[in-house]
Amino acid sequence: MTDLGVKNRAAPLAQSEPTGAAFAPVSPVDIEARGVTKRFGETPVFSDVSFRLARGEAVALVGANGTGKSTLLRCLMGLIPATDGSVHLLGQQTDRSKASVLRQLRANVGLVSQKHNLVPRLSVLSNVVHGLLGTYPGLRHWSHTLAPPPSRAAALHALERVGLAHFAGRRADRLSGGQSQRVAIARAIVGAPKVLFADEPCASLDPSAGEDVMELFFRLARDEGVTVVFTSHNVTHALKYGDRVLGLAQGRMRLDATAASLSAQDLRGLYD
Ligand SMILES: Nc1ncnc2c1ncn2[C@@H]1O[C@H](COP(=O)(O)OP(=O)(O)OP(=O)(O)O)[C@@H](O)[C@H]1O
Repeated sequence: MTDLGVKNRAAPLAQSEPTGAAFAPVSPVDIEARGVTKRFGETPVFSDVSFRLARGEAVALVGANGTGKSTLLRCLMGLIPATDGSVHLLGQQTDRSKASVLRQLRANVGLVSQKHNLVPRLSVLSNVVHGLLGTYPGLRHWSHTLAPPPSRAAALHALERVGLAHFAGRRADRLSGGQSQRVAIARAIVGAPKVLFADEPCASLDPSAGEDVMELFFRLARDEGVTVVFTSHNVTHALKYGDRVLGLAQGRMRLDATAASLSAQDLRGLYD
């Protein structure tokens, strides 16, 4: 894929002030955290985290191991409750939404988690088709042979986007770790989500595949208006593919700035 580079990128849909305090999105807000605190038992992970993410923003969430990036993503998706504060996702307050509303909401949200959780004995295509299950309420199990042709076509297209269409018929347990990760990404994007969360999507990918995946996320945000939130320990990826960077350290959101206003050194400071 082409390396667009930071300098050639289209302007992000929304800009934030370097401090993040006066962030004023011009596009609809897809995600809003208001004073979010998360504790496990007595142990606080982070406190009083607030931000608003506009539609079509690509946002890198960075911070050292254990600072709570995955936990924050799970709070944003409504998979776990915040201890204090509130989260709005696509206009719904997740902790106040009924299960049926949350289910509907999740049909518009893609997740690439650190564990890809593919169904080992099923084909790659069937695993990707599973990403459409949310759009067919009531269905629990599925395979590509049962899926309607448009769903199969969508799954194949998603596999093409991650460069794995030629593996459609292969069993998932015959894939390498990096191939499995790319299938999980195809599964996350097959339903054309409005919001995509990706937790260290490149962790198991070689440098070239990692660049391709980040490029894909960047295009989803810029060309298709998908709001993309990805965590990464790769400072270069955060600055190159994020319009905006959020940084957790010492239990607080210490950084909220446009990528263009930041240097690699600024981000490394979060790890001191
Ligand atoms: N279910 C849980 N119960 C108790 N503690 C938890 C739970 N999940 C996460 N934690 C703790 O919360 C803290 C933040 O974990 P989290 O996985 O969110 O960090 P992270 O920033 O994503 O880390 P990494 O960069 O290593 O992936 C850690 O100290 C972890 O041990």
